[in-house]
Amino acid sequence: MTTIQVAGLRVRHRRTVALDSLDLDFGPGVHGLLGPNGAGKTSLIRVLATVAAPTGGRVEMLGADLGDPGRRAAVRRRLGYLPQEFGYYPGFTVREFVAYMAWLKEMPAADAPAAVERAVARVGLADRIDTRIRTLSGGMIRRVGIAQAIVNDPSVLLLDEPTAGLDPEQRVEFRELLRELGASATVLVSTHLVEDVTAACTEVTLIAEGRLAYRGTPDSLSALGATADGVGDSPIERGYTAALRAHRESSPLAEATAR
Ligand SMILES: Nc1ncnc2c1ncn2[C@@H]1O[C@H](COP(=O)(O)OP(=O)(O)OP(=O)(O)O)[C@@H](O)[C@H]1O
Repeated sequence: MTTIQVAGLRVRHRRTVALDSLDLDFGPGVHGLLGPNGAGKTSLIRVLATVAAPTGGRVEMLGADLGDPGRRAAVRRRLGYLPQEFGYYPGFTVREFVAYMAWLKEMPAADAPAAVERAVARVGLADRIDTRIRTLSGGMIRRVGIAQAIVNDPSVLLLDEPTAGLDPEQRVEFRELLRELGASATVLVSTHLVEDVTAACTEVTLIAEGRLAYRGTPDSLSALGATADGVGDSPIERGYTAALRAHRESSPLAEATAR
């Protein structure tokens, strides 16, 4: 089942091409989005989250064309999004903030209080639910961000570097939560931590210079590291560097042939 279909997607920021004719599709499961700094991961997630319009191409999500403003509102109700730089009101308590996000997502008022408590418990912050966000640690604030993203039980969940700032124990718990969420939802997680991918993802998408560099399972990426000349401390790190190297070697050639 395909829940997100991206065709010929282009994103340009002034003169920088962030995404260059990207074709991708995603179904239920946990998809790790990897790539070097500036590869275009955030640009892709922002378009999928409907907060940025693409320069070209088409995205269909949950059966709706995102280019159609009339259909976007319905998609947003079924979407969860944690931006890389997540904005919050420091004076709000965790409960108030997550409830406010539930309201923005137009959740039925009768369902919201229980949904807020459930989301906050799922990220391990039940004992802090009435604490003001400004007094929480960075890792806890990140978890509040995850709670607001899942409060509406989204069908599509987009997480931009959700494990940044989490301590190792929290990361392990978070991966468990990702696996649970991925059983029914389509979850996209951008990360620089390849261990996140090995532990929690069913599929890996590697983007480099705005183009697709590799697609496969974490096991197939690791296997690539064993056979190719990747460098790194773990099989998947070696797979990652090998796939990037292969992409960089093949891309200029492919362009030359296309001309
Ligand atoms: N608002 C902007 N204005 C100009 N250029 C931008 C803007 N946002 C992104 N870019 C450029 O677009 C390219 C892709 O950036 P993007 O943030 O999507 O990459 P990323 O893969 O998320 O990187 P990182 O891993 O560093 O978060 C980069 O070259 C970046 O410099």
